Amino acid sequence: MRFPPLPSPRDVVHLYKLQARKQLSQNFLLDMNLNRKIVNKAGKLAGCYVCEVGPGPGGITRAILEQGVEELIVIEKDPRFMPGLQLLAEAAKGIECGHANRMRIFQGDILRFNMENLFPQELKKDWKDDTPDIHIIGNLPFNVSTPLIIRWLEAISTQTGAWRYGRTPLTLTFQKEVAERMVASVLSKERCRLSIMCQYLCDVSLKFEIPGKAFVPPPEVDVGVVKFIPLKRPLIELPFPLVEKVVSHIFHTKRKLVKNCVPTLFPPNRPELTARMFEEADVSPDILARRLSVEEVGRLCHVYNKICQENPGIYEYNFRDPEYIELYRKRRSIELAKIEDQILHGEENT
Ligand SMILES: C[S@@+](CC[C@H](N)C(=O)[O-])C[C@H]1O[C@@H](n2cnc3c(N)ncnc32)[C@H](O)[C@@H]1O
Repeated sequence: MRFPPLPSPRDVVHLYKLQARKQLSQNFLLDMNLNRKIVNKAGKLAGCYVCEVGPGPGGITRAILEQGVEELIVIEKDPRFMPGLQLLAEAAKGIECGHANRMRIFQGDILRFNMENLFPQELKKDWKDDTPDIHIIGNLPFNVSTPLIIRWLEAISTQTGAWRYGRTPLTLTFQKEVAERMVASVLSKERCRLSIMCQYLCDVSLKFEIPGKAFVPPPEVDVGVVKFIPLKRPLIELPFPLVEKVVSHIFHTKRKLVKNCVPTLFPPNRPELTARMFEEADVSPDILARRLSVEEVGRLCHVYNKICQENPGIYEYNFRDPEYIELYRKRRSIELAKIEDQILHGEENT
């Protein structure tokens, strides 16, 4: 396919005198070979709808357009990039496609952006089908990309937002250490809460690394490009907040044995519930959390869910909040009083 000349990110930076803002953690990738490499890792984009987050001066944007996408939607917070993105959008109009405009630009914060109705309804696929012709790509600042992926994982678990259309894949950059934690296996010392949260919902792979010095200005760390493909069936079929709660307790201290982390899920006067967790889940209490497989964590979550359903107030119990501890004690004493009453009442009837 032939394309009209698209402005390069270097042209855009020079034309609009765009200085990266350190306070916004802006690090530009001006090397088109690297931008194309990121975009290639997303897979085949020709004829697809792509959403790019944080396009900045438009290096990745240009590489996406070069793929002959059906439509590119960009969401950028910093208004200084709008003229450069308009320039790219104008140039992209020359590329044949079904729209008057191949590129739609939104100025806004991705953390507040609703992707629920961003794409045509016809693209919708069943969750169990192949991935839809939609991709999310982005090189965001690290302080945005990590909280954002947690939100998006929750949206994947509820099949909302961009995942209302099916198993929309994502290709995103992260600080290298964070990327390594996301893909860390049972044997890795990098394995943590984030590894489980990513891996129970997605097939997650670290595609390649980019040295910090490739960016302008260079960050102090290297970068990892990570691809997420939502799984047809999550490895833990329970509500995201419940899984997150159990996982955050289990990985509370990475160097502790699980038997020392699980008890904080329960009030101190209920040690039998901790014992039940290990017994019913068939998990050894004497291993490090990072040695647990996603399946073992899943079994612990299922037992916790059962315990919560049988014991009102347990799910709300928060070992750090004295108010909950008091609330739990009150509920428990009411429950015990009821049981006592039933026993007495029952005895009177016999
Ligand atoms: C690390 S720079 C990368 C820019 C460009 N993608 C590149 O690779 O050269 C991150 C970009 O994300 C934008 N950004 C930061 N926070 C954002 C947010 N909350 N929503 C949307 N864009 C954001 C920044 O203004 C900046 O353009």
